[in-house]
Amino acid sequence: MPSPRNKSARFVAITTLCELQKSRTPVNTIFTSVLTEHPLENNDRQLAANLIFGLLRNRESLDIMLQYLCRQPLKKFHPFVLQALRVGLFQIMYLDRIPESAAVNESVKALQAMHLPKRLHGFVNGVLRNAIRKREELLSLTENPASPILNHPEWLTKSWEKRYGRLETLRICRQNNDQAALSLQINSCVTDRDTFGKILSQNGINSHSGKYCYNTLILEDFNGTVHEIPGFTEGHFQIQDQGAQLLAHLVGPMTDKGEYLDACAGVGGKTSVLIQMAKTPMASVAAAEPDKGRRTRFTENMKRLHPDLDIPLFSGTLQELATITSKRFHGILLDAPCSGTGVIRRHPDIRWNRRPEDLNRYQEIQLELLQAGTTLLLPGGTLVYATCSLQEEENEQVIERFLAANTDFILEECSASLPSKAHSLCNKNFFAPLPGNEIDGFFGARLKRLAEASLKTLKR
Ligand SMILES: C[S@@+](CC[C@H](N)C(=O)[O-])C[C@H]1O[C@@H](n2cnc3c(N)ncnc32)[C@H](O)[C@@H]1O
Repeated sequence: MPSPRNKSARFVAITTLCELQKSRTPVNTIFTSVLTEHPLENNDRQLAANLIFGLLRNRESLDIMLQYLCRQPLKKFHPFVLQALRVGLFQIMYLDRIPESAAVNESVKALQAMHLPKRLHGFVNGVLRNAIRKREELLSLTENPASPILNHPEWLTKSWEKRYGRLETLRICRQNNDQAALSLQINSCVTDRDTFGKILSQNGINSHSGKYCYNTLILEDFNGTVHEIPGFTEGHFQIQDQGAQLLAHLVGPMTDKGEYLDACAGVGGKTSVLIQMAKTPMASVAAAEPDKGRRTRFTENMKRLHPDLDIPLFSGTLQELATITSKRFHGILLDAPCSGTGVIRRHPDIRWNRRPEDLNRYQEIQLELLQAGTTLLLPGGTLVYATCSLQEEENEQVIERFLAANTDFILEECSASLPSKAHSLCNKNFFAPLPGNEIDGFFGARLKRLAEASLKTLKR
């Protein structure tokens, strides 16, 4: 029996998935805490991550197959047994490089390590061996084009069907079930895309330029960790989707000597893009973030990407900042907390973690943040509202309610702030890319506060 200190990749994957089933904590947070208790070597950690993420992308298909193999409803299974079956079946059905016998044996061993009764070991062994025998039959269950298995909850696909139509919804789901390529945002304060592309190529890493942003290189077939990419420690790049970069672009063009705020800065991904944009007109950038863990990562990232700058970071909420300072900004990026339904491809747990009732709760928070943003904005300034959600409740409805309550603001079109390659991602006045091959799903709106003079004319 494995010692308590020496658990397998499968055990860690099953334990992580069991914890995820109990709470709505992001899977990465749970995985990190399980790894603290049961550390794994690099290869095993990578395998555990592949099992967890791959399984979350295919959960509905796996459950249909499991239900075909077992008479008892899956809901009645012991949680560890259900996850051990899913992990075993995922390897049998979708991972070519793992021998089928290893997939079965490792699930059974995980049950042993958990000290579950022997009859359950026999049950899992039997179901998975049956799956090997019936592999083709099982595949046909989910490959029937008449009833596509989307591997997303119904409330979400229904909301997308209403908004984008059936075909587009199928495309988004297929996109979300594929693994995304790594997208590097090249730090223009340190290097440029072509020079950095050559360095990658000299190190045997293939890359191609991003379709929508100039400063992007896409690594389609890179399987290592980010630390293995040359130039990481020296701040030559950060990992960032092109849509996320373009949201920061919406704040521009920047005013000469203007002052800008990244109001929900997180770990500083968009703060760095704002700093890169601010280089030429010598504008300045500040940030606010209430979460301590994120602030620590913000500071690490800024040290790596902009070691010569001291970026002011407010440790608190935007509402708190709005009450304690008299400072006013030319532009504010408000990348609001949201459901994240546009970035499911990179965070496959989101689809199972969210509930329809979350959307209205987020809407209230988003409006409250926008209102705090107005306090901090100069007349004539621009407040950029951004989410990584595809839901109307968090996007158009928020803007509609905001404009109704704030008559000194108008909606400006987004395309003028974006590179021409990205104009096709705008819909009416909004920046609204749907998840695609090279981009995640986002929403952005430019809210301009009228200057005092324009306000007076309006009132007359
Ligand atoms: C979508 S994330 C931002 C990601 C970030 N802009 C980036 O590019 O890495 C939203 C962030 O808003 C922060 N947040 C939540 N409530 C807030 C509040 N009341 N004021 C300011 N930030 C808040 C969260 O901690 C989180 O980091």
